[in-house]
Amino acid sequence: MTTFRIRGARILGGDPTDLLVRDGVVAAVGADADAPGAESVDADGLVALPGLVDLHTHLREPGREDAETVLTGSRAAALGGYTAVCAMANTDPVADTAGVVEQVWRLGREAGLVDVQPIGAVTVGLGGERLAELGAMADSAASVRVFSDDGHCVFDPRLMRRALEYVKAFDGVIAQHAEEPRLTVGAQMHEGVVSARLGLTGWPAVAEESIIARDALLAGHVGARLHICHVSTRGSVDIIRWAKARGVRITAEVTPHHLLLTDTRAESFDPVFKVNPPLRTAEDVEALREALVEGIVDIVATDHAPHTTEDKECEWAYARPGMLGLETALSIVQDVALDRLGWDGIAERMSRTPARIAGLTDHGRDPAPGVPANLTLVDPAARRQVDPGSLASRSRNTPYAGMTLPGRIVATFLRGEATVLDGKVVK
Ligand SMILES: NC(=O)N[C@@H](CC(=O)O)C(=O)O
Ligand SMILES: [Zn+2]
Ligand SMILES: [Zn+2]
Repeated sequence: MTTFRIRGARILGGDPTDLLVRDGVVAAVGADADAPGAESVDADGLVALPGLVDLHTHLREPGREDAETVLTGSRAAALGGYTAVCAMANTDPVADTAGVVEQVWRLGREAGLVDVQPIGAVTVGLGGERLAELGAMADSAASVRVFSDDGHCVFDPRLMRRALEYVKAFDGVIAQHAEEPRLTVGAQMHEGVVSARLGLTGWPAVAEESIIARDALLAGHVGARLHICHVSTRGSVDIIRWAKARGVRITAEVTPHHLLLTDTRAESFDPVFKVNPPLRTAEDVEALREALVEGIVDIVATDHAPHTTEDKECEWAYARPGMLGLETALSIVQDVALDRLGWDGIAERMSRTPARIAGLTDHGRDPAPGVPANLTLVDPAARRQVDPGSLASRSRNTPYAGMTLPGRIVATFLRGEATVLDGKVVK
């Protein structure tokens, strides 16, 4: 294993210091960070963060390897500064058995670029009718702790209650895609003045908010942990604030795209902007930024949703919802929230708290002697133009094409091994 001496990095934006990375851990920080034969990494001007953790990634393997594989998604993640990603269950076959989650987990180990932690489905085949083998997935080699039917809402309240009761026994968490399906039949975009003008069927905010309210009450009743995926409306923030004040064990995520983009993007009819939940209004975006700063929304998760050109470059109504996120997430968060969060606040929301929610004890730990060397080095002064053709993801559906974004990941380390150096994947 290579020993690295990282020179002059600003840990969480603090004063420049050296770090010695040896045998999988941060062996020393500061004056003792020297060892004969160590490979030197120039980190002048770079900020060192604990490796980022994504609680919501679609890797598409098994089943849609033409859109993404565990390997290509792992490359995108490492380049985005991530050392762990939670792989959503809406694959084909669905990750609803110990066999499938172990397969995804093993593929992640083989790729070796990030820890791929499978999320298990809540219901068989995401069908919303019968609970999947939650216990078997929890006991499997993948040790699943997060369960989600993401892409679909667990809309039957009785089933949702059973799922919450079941995972409470092993401190698991249900991650809900909050969408009341009866309120979003045929929906194409956010329901509001823009959808009315464009003549597209709307996805009303209340479809999200009503499920969050119901599930917050259920989670409070059961005493189990509930996580809300991709929160997108001001009203959702109000409900989560209320639930937290009542002591409900609820956490929530916001995506980078919901922190930056609004429903006016649909005016282009470019399906790259079609996503679930849909892009909302400028008022919602501001409420989400404030909620992230305040801590009502706990984390940023990418909802990285790769789709092939056939599924994306077609008429709006036929295009699949979803957009890429792993390679641009930190840049968007730096752009919209660094001034209010600082690097420590960003580390909290993109590394420590998601690691805690997912139960990933090796991740989300600040670089310090003895800590597993899962870390990333970012150049906050760099600026780069997003070129879909040069992304590591197998898909091209980034909503940021042509935009100039701040910040660049220079290096990422997974358990002391470099996965990214000089902004390039090492293997
Ligand atoms: N976000 C999306 O628009 N799509 C996701 C599913 C989901 O996250 O709901 C996908 O799997 O493509
Ligand atoms: Zn979803
Ligand atoms: Zn998703």
